[in-house]
Amino acid sequence: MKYVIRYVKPHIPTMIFGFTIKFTGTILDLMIPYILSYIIDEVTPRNDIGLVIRWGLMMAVCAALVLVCNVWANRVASAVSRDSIEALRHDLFYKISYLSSSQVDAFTIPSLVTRMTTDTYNLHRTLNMIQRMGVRAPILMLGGVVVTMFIDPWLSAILCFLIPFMILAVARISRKSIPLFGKAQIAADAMIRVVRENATGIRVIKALSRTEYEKDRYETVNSRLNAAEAKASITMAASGPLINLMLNTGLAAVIVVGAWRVSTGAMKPGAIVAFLTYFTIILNSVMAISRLITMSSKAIASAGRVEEVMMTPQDMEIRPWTGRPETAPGASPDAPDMASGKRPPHMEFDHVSFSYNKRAYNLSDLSFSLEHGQSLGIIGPTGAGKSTLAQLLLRLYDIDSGQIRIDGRDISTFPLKELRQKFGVVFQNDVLFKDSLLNNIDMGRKLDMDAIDRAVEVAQAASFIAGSGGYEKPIAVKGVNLSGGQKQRVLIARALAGRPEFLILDDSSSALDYKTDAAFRRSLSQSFSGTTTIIIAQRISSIMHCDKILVLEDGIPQGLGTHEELLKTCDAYREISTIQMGGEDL
Ligand SMILES: Nc1ncnc2c1ncn2[C@@H]1O[C@H](COP(=O)(O)OP(=O)(O)OP(=O)(O)O)[C@@H](O)[C@H]1O
Repeated sequence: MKYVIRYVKPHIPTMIFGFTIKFTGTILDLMIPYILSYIIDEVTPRNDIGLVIRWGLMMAVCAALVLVCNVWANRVASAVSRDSIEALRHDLFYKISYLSSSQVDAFTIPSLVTRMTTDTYNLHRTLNMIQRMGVRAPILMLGGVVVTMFIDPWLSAILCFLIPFMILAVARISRKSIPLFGKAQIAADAMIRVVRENATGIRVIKALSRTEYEKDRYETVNSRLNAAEAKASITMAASGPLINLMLNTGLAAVIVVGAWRVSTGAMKPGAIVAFLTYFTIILNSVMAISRLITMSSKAIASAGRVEEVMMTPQDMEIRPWTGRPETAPGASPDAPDMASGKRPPHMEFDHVSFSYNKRAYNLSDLSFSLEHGQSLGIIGPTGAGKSTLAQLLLRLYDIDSGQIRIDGRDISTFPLKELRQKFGVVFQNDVLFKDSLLNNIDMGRKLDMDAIDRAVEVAQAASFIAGSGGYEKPIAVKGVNLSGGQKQRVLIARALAGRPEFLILDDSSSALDYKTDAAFRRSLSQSFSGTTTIIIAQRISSIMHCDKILVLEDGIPQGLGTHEELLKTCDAYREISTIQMGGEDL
C-alpha cells in the first residue's frame, strides 16, 4: 500500500481542502435533527408561526448548504482519485513495457492485464470512496454520539455500548476477507487468460469445432472465479447484517427506554424524534464504514499486486564496456582483442547456452560468427531453439553462459535501446496494429519516405499497397483485413524501413509464394547487401543460398556450413533436403 500512497501524496493539499468542505457539510448535516427537536420541543409550544417559519427556513438553508458542500467535496474527491490513479497507471504501463521477457513470462500477460485494469480500477474506486465517506461517516458517527449525549446521556450509553462491538466485528471479518480477495484476483487472471486465448484463437476454435470444449473451459474458470468472489463476498457480507442486527436491537432498546423516560417526564418527545434520527444517521454511517472496509480490503489486495510489478527490479544488467571484452564463463579464451587492429566479426555466438526454466538447456553450446553483410540461414524441426536464438540476440532473455558479441563487443554492455535499434526483426506471428498501413511500417520512428518506399519495394509489397488504397489504408486489429502473405510483406517492410545493421526474419516468408519469396531474396541481397541477415525458415529453398546455414535440433547445433558442405557433412540437413527437394541436390 505504501507504494500506492506515494501517488496520493502530491494531492494531499487538495484532499485537505476537500475534507474541510466535507467536514463543514457533515457538521451542518448533524445540526438538522437537533434543530428539528428544538422546533418540536421549544418553538412549537410558543404558538408563534413566524418563529416556526424562521427555524424551518434555517433547517432548509442547512440542508441546501449540506448539498452544496457534498457535491463540491465529491468533485474534489473525484479529481484527486482520477489524477492519482492516472499517474499510477501511467507508471505501471511504463514499468510493464520495460519488464524483461522472463519477468513477463513469470507474471503472465493476463495477470499483467488484470493488474493494469481491474486492480487500478479497485484502487480508483476505493480512493474516491475514502474521500467521500472516509471523513463523513466517522464524523456522522462520532458527532452523532456526542450530540445524543447532550440530548440524553442514558440513551446515548446504549449506543456507546454497541459501537465497540460493531467495530470489532467489522475488523475481524475484513481481516479474514483480504486474502480471499487476493485469491479472487488470481482467479480473475485465469479467466482473462481464457477469454484472451479465445478472442485471439476464435478462427481456429471455429475451424476445429472446439466451441463446445472452449465453452466448458470458460465455464470452469468462470465458476472458479465466482466461487472465489463468492467466498470473499460472503465472508465480508456477514458484517452488514451483523451490524444491522446490533443496531436494530439498540434501536428497540432506545425506543423502550426513551418511551419510559418521556412518560416519567425526564425527556421531551422532540428529543426522542431527534434521537431516532441520529440513531439512523449513526446506523448508516457504520454501514458506510463497513462498506468502506470491504472496498479497502479489495484495494489492499490490488495495491499489493500493483506494487509487486512496480517493485520488480531491473534484471537486464548493462555491464560497463571497457573496449577490451573480458571473456565470459564458457566463452572461448581467444575472444577478440580490440587493440590488435583485426576487425572482429559483425556478430558472434561464442559457446552460448540458454535455458528458459534453468533446468534443461533450450540452446546448448552454440558458436558461429558472421562477417558484415553475410547471411545465416537457420533450419531445424519445431522447438529446436531457432526463435530462441533470435530472442537472445535482441537480449529479450539473458544467456546462461558464453558470450554474444557485436563487432567484438559483448551485447550485455550495450544500452538496450542502442542494441535493439541495430535490428530489424520480423518475429513469428508478428502483429500489425489497428492503424494506417504507413504507421504500421513507420512505427513512430519518423523514418523518411525514401527509406519506407525502398523497404516496401524490397519486401515485394509495393504493388499490393498501391492496389489497395496506398499507405493510408486502414489496417484492422492484428491485420485481419490482410491476407497472410500481405501481412508478412508489410512486416518485412517494417523491419527493413529502419535500415537495420542486422535483419532477422523468423519464419517470415512462409506465407509468400515461391516466386515472391525468390524475388524478395534477390532484391534483399541487392539493396541490403551490407546488412547481416539471419533467416529462420522451414523451407530449405528460403535458406539454401545463405552464406552459412545452421542446423539445430533440440537446441543442439547439428551442422554449420554452406548448403553444399552440409549436404556432405550433416545427416539431419541431408534428410531435410531429401524430404523437401527430393534429394535433387545430392
Ligand atoms: N517463453 C518460453 N518459456 C519457456 N519455454 C519456452 C519459451 N519459449 C520457447 N520455449 C521452449 O524452448 C524451446 C525452443 O523454442 P523455440 O521457439 O526457440 O523453437 P523454434 O525452433 O523456433 O520452433 P518453431 O519452428 O516451432 O518456431 C521449445 O522447447 C519451447 O517449448
